[in-house]
Amino acid sequence: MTQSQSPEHAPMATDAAQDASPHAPLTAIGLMSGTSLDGVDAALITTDGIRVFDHGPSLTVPYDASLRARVRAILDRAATLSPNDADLLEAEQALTDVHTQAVQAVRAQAGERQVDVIGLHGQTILHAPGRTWQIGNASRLSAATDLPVVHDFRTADVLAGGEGAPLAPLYHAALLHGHSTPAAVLNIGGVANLTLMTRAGDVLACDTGPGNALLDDWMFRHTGQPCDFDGACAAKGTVDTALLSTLMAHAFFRKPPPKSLDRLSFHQALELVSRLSVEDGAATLTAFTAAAIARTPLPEEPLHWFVCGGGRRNPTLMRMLADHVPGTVQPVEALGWDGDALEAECFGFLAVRSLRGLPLSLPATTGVPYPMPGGRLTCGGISPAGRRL
Ligand SMILES: Nc1ncnc2c1ncn2[C@@H]1O[C@H](COP(=O)(O)OP(=O)(O)OP(=O)(O)O)[C@@H](O)[C@H]1O
Ligand SMILES: CC(=O)N[C@H]1[C@@H]2OC[C@@H](O2)[C@@H](O)[C@@H]1O[C@H](C)C(=O)O
Repeated sequence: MTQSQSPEHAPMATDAAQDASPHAPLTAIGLMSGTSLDGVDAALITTDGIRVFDHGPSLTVPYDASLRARVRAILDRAATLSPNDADLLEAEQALTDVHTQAVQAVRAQAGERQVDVIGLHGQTILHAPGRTWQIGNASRLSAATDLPVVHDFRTADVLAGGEGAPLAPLYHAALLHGHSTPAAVLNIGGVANLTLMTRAGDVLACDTGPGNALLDDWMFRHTGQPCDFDGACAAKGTVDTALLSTLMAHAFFRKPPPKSLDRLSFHQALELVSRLSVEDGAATLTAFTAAAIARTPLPEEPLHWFVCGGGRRNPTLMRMLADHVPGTVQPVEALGWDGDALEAECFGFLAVRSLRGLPLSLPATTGVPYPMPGGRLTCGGISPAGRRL
């Protein structure tokens, strides 16, 4: 059976741990630029790293087509890229400036609320066993916003032998606290990942397989559209069940959690479906995402699946998922959460946990040998005086 660990060891989630929280809440702006390469999500959150006191505002600043293409080109050659590569540094600077715009836009909407810290995830350009690489210049962001920045959230976990991903589970667990279990929070972004809270309140997690990224690439290649809007193309197609079985034969799907993926991990699937019509290819890739989620080897079958990320806007995918799993399948909005802001909120939450020295990951969420703190604090020339970190 999958190893799991109660989040109270983190420590969090039990009433006792919550009541014992010795730290004043901080207000953080979390920034997440996901594997879909669509832009930067930003969200404000007030938290002590254990409880969440307040949310919002949140927003997305999209990458323009040129930045998206530059980041995509870097991602495609990241395995052999020097950290000093001129294209990389230039793209990183442009990307950091989009993050700065996102922070400024959130602050403009937040009015008088004081912001204490930024949590910068950065753009993942490579994620492989023993190596994870996010770009985004924390020092430049700190100087531009006059705020301390916590960044580099995944390296400590990877150096200790963990997967370095997913990191959202402790945030999902904090939000799920008190909800009926077993329940899963499922993020369908470029890659899909889930957090399971068991009947006993233990938390385990993993990436499940492709999310929207393969389907996005398929649609872009065949129609020039960035995604299969509302699942309309897949809804007109027929799933090629023989090809789906071939795709699902990948060893990743038999491996129990924890486990993680790179955006390009299943890219060969695009070649396998290449002989299909655009509609049948879209249907087969959508079914691939749903089947991969449903076949994740879990110790308990979730009664409820709460879905966040852009994939929840694809009704064809949501229907296929509901057909594959016995529990209810609903967007996280059913719980009053914001499914577009959740990951950005998460990196605000983790920034505060990092400042408090609390773990960001557990053995059952990333395979790290012990509950693992992480993140690095950067102050790009700003004065710490008067700050309440
Ligand atoms: N109306 C829609 N119909 C179909 N798909 C949609 C719709 N809206 C968004 N999506 C999908 O959601 C994707 C964006 O999802 P999201 O913003 O959650 O990804 P991300 O945060 O970049 O990824 P990750 O969680 O992997 O880091 C788009 O690329 C698209 O595939
Ligand atoms: C290495 C990396 O950036 N992984 C992302 C990606 O996007 C979804 C999935 O793969 C997840 O593992 C992770 O992001 C979320 C925020 C996480 O760490 O929980």
